[in-house]
Amino acid sequence: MTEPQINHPALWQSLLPQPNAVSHKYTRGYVLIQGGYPVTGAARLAAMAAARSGAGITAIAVPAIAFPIYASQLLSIVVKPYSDDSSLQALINDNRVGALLIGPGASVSDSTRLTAFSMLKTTKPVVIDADALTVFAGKPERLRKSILAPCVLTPHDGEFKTLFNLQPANVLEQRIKQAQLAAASVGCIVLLKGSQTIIADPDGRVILNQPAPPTLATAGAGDVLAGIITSLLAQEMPALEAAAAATWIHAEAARLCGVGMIADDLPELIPTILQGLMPSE
Ligand SMILES: NC(=O)C1=CN([C@@H]2O[C@H](COP(=O)(O)OP(=O)(O)OC[C@H]3O[C@@H](n4cnc5c(N)ncnc54)[C@H](O)[C@@H]3O)[C@@H](O)[C@H]2O)[C@@H](O)CC1
Ligand SMILES: Nc1ncnc2c1ncn2[C@@H]1O[C@H](COP(=O)(O)OP(=O)(O)O)[C@@H](O)[C@H]1O
Repeated sequence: MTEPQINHPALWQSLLPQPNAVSHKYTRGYVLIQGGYPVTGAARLAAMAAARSGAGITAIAVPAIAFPIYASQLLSIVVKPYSDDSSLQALINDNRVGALLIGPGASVSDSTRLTAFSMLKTTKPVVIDADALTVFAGKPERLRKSILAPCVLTPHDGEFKTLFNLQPANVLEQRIKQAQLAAASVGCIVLLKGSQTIIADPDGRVILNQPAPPTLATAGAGDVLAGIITSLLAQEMPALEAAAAATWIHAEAARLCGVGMIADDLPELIPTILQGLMPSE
């Protein structure tokens, strides 16, 4: 097993996307998020984080019944209602979409599993979070067979245990090994969340984030992280570097906010963190 690298901008800063004079919204990366119902806040947090992380277009595909809820609170985010499976498929298969996210508020259901499969089938980068991990409980091999392109799984301890049938250890060295084994077994990046988030690549490389502010232990913080990763993937960052950069940016935004932070605060702080990571003029 490879020794972990400590997460630091030196690992990925040169790969951060930057717009230029010929950029337009479609060239800056198109993120598509599947938005759930009745749990609608999670996908909206992810979408705001994706947009603030630089994607040119962030869209949420939502069941038609949930359209007014999403659309009434989002302006820059494009809300796309779907009425049946085929209209959802059309949104997922839009060839302008650069990266996809499923899981936040998606519900633990057959339809979430099928939508995850449809997203993976596109061979575009996919982030699988929350309920879209839980729907593969104890059967990560079902995911492995369908992963054809860069993919990032973002479990917290509860989701890791459910998906891999393995309780994450408290001892850091053991946790790192577990994340590496999980990544190798499923064939994609496993980002095991916690105070020290571990980002394991199936090729054995592993990046360890130094302890993040404990104020991140708040509902929705993981949704924001998933949105940042998806945005960087849509902007064509390689998956390991996108996951590491997103984890760094997320923790720095929390540090900047300080006490009393709620997940809603995080997307608004991403631009300040990104600005500090851009090359000086
Ligand atoms: N604003 C919103 O609408 C939010 C919606 N959310 C959605 O709510 C649904 C349920 O999400 P949950 O994360 O509560 O998942 P679950 O309720 O599926 O699982 C959480 C279970 O895992 C256990 N667990 C073990 N270690 C844990 C850890 N480190 N962090 C969290 N739980 C741990 C908990 O005890 C709990 O039993 C998902 O769809 C999620 O996306 C959440 O993301 C929070 C914010
Ligand atoms: N005690 C902690 N210290 C630092 N970071 C934490 C702590 N607890 C959770 N986090 C971070 O906060 C986020 C929580 O994500 P998650 O559990 O998925 O929340 P949610 O499902 O509510 O969005 C993750 O990025 C995780 O690494």
